[in-house]
Amino acid sequence: MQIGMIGLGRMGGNMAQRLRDNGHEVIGYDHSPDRRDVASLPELVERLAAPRAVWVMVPAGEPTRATITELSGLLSEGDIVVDGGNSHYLDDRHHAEELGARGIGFVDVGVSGGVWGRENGYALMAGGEAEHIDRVRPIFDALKPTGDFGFVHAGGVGAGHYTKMVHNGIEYGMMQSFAEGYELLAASDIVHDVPGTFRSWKEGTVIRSWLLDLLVRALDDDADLSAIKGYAEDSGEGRWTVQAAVDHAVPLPVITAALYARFASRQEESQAMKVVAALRNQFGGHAVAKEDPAG
Ligand SMILES: O=C(O)[C@H](O)[C@@H](O)[C@H](O)[C@H](O)COP(=O)(O)O
Repeated sequence: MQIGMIGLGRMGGNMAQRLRDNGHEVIGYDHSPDRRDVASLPELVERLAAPRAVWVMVPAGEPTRATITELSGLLSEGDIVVDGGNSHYLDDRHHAEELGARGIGFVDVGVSGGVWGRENGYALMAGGEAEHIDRVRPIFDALKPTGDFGFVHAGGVGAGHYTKMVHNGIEYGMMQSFAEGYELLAASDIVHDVPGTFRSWKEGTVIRSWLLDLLVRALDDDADLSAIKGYAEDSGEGRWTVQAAVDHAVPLPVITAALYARFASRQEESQAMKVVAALRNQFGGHAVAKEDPAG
């Protein structure tokens, strides 16, 4: 089928390519002139045959909101918009209403697979009305991995991004768990082959997984990760997972700790630990490590 793809970066560009490889016609728009087929959203809409399908793959938040608002003024009744970015699930309801008021359908889709998706397929988590999902089913079928898994119609509008948010919360917890195990193995002088230990775990163990495979790959490149700083950003979904857990009063100790570990990784100096050191000194006379006055 024919689809418009807005956003041809690392995710959108690879997805467009996978769709083309599977025989679909993709007309792409991106801010960057060297990636795009059309120079503007009006031109994209003009090039698509009605009823149109447009996949939005731009950063979550304002860029997605602005794109969908512009599309709502350009598209017509019977067209459909898919938001495949990492949007907050509460934005989806607003987008469905904004587009629905003009008879335009909306589907939210969480997309997992990163830079490997083009080759391996993307896991897709969709939210919206069945009728809208069915309209873009051939696109989902081409993007997902071959076989029985990798696609779910999780529920109504917002369910796709809610599901992806929880997926990413789990991702945080699993990554942190491998990270802590790595540090503890490396801290001992009993284990002589830390990369080899992880490699051996790839088969047969309870913890074999794609994340483990990727860790082994990273350790193959750099056995003690000496070229990488212990600093980790976050894009939002981990925070939203923790916020949703508070809203639902669901205890999420592992995922919350994993998120906080990333915050801690960005601090050169911990104000909180200065307070702990100062208080130990105050009540117990315990020594404090002093800042170097020369800096
Ligand atoms: O399933 C995936 O493919 C990943 O979860 C991906 O969607 C994620 O957005 C970022 O690659 C990392 O997210 P953080 O910056 O929050 O770690």
